[in-house]
Amino acid sequence: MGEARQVDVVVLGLGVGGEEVAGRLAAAGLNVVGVENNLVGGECPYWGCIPTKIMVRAGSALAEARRIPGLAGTATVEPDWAPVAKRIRDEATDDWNDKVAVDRFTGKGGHFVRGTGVITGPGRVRVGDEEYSASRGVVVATGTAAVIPPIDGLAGTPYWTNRDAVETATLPGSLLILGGGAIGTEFAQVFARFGVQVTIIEGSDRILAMEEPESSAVAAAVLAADGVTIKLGVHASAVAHSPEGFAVTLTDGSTVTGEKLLVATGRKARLGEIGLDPAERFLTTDERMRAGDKLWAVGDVTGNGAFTHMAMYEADIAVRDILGQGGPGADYRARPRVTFIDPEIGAVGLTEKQARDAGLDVRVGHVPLSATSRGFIHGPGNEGFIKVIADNATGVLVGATTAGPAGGEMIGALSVAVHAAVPIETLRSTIWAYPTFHRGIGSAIEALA
Ligand SMILES: Cc1cc2nc3c(=O)[nH]c(=O)nc-3n(C[C@H](O)[C@H](O)[C@H](O)COP(=O)(O)OP(=O)(O)OC[C@H]3O[C@@H](n4cnc5c(N)ncnc54)[C@H](O)[C@@H]3O)c2cc1C
Ligand SMILES: NC(=O)c1ccc[n+]([C@@H]2O[C@H](COP(=O)([O-])OP(=O)(O)OC[C@H]3O[C@@H](n4cnc5c(N)ncnc54)[C@H](O)[C@@H]3O)[C@@H](O)[C@H]2O)c1
Repeated sequence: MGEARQVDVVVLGLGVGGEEVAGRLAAAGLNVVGVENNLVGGECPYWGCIPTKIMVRAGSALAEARRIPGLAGTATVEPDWAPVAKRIRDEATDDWNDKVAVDRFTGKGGHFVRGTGVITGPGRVRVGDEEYSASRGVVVATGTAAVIPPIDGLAGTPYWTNRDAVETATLPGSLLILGGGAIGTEFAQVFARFGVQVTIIEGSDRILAMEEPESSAVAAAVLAADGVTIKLGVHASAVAHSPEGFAVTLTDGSTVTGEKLLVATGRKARLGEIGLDPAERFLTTDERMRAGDKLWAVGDVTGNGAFTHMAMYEADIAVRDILGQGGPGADYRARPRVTFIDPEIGAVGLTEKQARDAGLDVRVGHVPLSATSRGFIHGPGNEGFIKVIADNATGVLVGATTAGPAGGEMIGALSVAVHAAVPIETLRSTIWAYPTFHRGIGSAIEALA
């Protein structure tokens, strides 16, 4: 190994967050090395948000067509996975090729290195035989990988993670899904709508356990209506694989079988693999995304919310800090999230329980979507609700959930309300257009009790 190459910044991992940081710093004239061992762009465009939402779009089209009887006549629906797989392969991922993204980065003046980077000291990164010394520092943006639980017999079987589920060109007849979080529920509904027999195995007592209990109830009802079997409060104790597929023994003694098994039990940062403390679950950051001496971290690796918008948000803060531009630091009060099942479940800020656990003097407003004019007009597929959580002491909302056909869009207004601490009296006097789904926000505010 020769002399370390002197650069301004090394960005480790060029997924959503890293690509943004590296590209902006390079465009600003810094000497930036971007290191990526897989595809520039990361999980979101190749195996996450974009391909899975292409799947969701297709599943929703089938569901809408199946709602025609009673609304608009008759329809014969014959699902075909081929156009979905083709859109993902040809239009979304370029057959999992990142040439466009690499060119985008080098076009901004960045220096691209394909390889696995390891941090060897403050401001120092090794990639293979090459060592880089970054005068300003290193930005860690290495994301997360799927957690594979230590279940007897699971290792070594051809189980799926989200990557296999996204890449599949054909559908199995049946699918077991371990984990009923965002990944498990989104895939479950899509595959079920294409005729796959889906069983979710969820260890806690409800699916979407991080969200409001009302969200879990809506999700469970619509998934059941789509034909998904949900096993709650049970874990897998053993997995066996044969040419026929998977047999999973559950902690209640029963066995479930499926042609494929998708593991969707959460994500973990890979800190040990990049030379950091393997005992830490995530890389802790301050409000400037600083994680240590000459060290910044952005995106999933920080554990501040594994969402693309959070990676972009944190990337912006790190870039401004590195360039000395100032501006607001990280503020996680109004963190939004959307689970893209049908109905979409949008949420921002605290759940009711989180607000109460935080010791806040809480008031809650709730309105079922079917009780709103637009919900009534919509008819089939109008499952959902709007729930707002107010803090009496400050007179502002600290959290909200919007579940419904446009749940992911409705949450936008409430994200502004929580982020900007809009007084509840101002929300109460807001004119909400009729008959929109979001007009239900006004009703939920009125219902605050
Ligand atoms: C199935 C699924 C669906 C999702 N849907 C949504 C959604 O709808 N909306 C949403 O907001 N979020 C969604 N997400 C989450 C979103 O994909 C992530 O939050 C986002 O990709 C995080 O960006 P990141 O840059 O932190 O990490 P990543 O995108 O994971 O990028 C990290 C990069 O670092 C590289 N890397 C890791 N270690 C090294 C190393 N040592 N050296 C070099 N390179 C390395 C990796 O190869 C990777 O390219 C979804 C995730 C999954 C799995
Ligand atoms: N729409 C979106 O924005 C979107 C979509 C997918 C993923 N994501 C991101 O990816 C993250 C990871 O998603 P995820 O669904 O893998 O994780 P998750 O943490 O959301 O859900 C994992 C679920 O698996 C359960 N579980 C854990 N171990 C288990 C076991 N051994 N047996 C049975 N159940 C078990 C947990 O109780 C939990 O409900 C999400 O938290 C989210 O940040 C976002």
